[in-house]
Amino acid sequence: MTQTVLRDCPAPAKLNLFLHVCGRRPDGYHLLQTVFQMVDHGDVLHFALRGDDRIHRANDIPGVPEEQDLIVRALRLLQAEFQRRHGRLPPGIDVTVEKILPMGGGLGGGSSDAATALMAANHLWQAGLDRDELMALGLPLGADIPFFIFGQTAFAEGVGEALQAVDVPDYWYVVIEPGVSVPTAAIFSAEDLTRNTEPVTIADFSRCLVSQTNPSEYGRNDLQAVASRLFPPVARAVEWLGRYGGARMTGSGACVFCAFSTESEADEVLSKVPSEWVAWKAKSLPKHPLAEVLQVDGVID
Ligand SMILES: C[C@](O)(CO)[C@H](O)COP(=O)(O)OP(=O)(O)OC[C@H]1O[C@@H](n2ccc(N)nc2=O)[C@H](O)[C@@H]1O
Ligand SMILES: Nc1ncnc2c1ncn2[C@@H]1O[C@H](COP(=O)(O)OP(=O)(O)OP(=O)(O)O)[C@@H](O)[C@H]1O
Repeated sequence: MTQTVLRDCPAPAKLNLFLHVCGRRPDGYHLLQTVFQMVDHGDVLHFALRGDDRIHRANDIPGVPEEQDLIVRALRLLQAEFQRRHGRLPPGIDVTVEKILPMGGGLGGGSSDAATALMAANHLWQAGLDRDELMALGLPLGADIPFFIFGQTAFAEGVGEALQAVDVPDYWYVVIEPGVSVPTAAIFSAEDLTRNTEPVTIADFSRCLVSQTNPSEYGRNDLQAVASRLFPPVARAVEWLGRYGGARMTGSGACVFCAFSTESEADEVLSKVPSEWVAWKAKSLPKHPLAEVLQVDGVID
């Protein structure tokens, strides 16, 4: 029988282990190099097919009107693509979102939600898009969406869409939410942003992991200086967490993380985090956890 409901679909956070800005395209978008790492902390989405063709978010998310939600916009794009391919609209979907990830946190929450929605609907509707097609559909909505659909730890170039799988050992990450929401566009448009970091290779990164113990100590996040200047709580969190290891910001901020080899080391640091900040620990995820829910080898069947 055709499946009509998919519950408990994870939309994990990502960390940018390093993030280099290497140039700017004529359209203003920046050329990046980064390593994306998923961790086992994130939002949870539930999907149910409807009797009509409406895409509807069933719960309120403060600050994100339904019509602007990347989940709703992504599902509408896939619905239109389904119609183009199959000559009819697939059924609508009610989506319920348990929002855990902070917005403007650099954890890719909106992109991860949209990626999970695209993979879940592709499965529920039997729409038949392959991984590359789904990644291309998501890219215009958010630069991190292709990575989540790619579904494994990745070295990324371009605006984040040119992806290669990379092995990173398992780590425990302590993540601090400094309590500010950083608008990505404001960081990229800052005059003092450095945009000329020399390109590295995936081999440079992998070699460094072998000789260094902490993956948050390779390279740097070129967006961190600007975010720290505009949002002082980011600088304070980097300074505090940096007492325990290589601490840096993820994405365009605001969250700050540090890698630890064992859970007990992460627990010890977590217990000392000043109470003004929300903080948590999470384990690295080498693969997207939605595969288990869909019971397929990858996140796309
Ligand atoms: C910085 C990262 O977090 C790294 O993972 C992401 O690339 C940001 O991805 P995102 O939040 O999905 O950002 P988008 O919604 O795609 O872009 C927001 C704005 O940031 C700027 N932007 C974003 C990505 C990029 N490579 N260059 C840019 O200049 C653009 O002005 C864009 O309008
Ligand atoms: N489902 C969604 N969840 C979160 N934000 C959403 C969603 N849909 C749209 N948005 C919009 O996207 C903006 C960025 O939110 P998001 O959580 O993706 O930030 P982020 O973690 O900083 O992302 P990134 O790391 O990609 O820069 C929000 O301020 C909100 O306006």
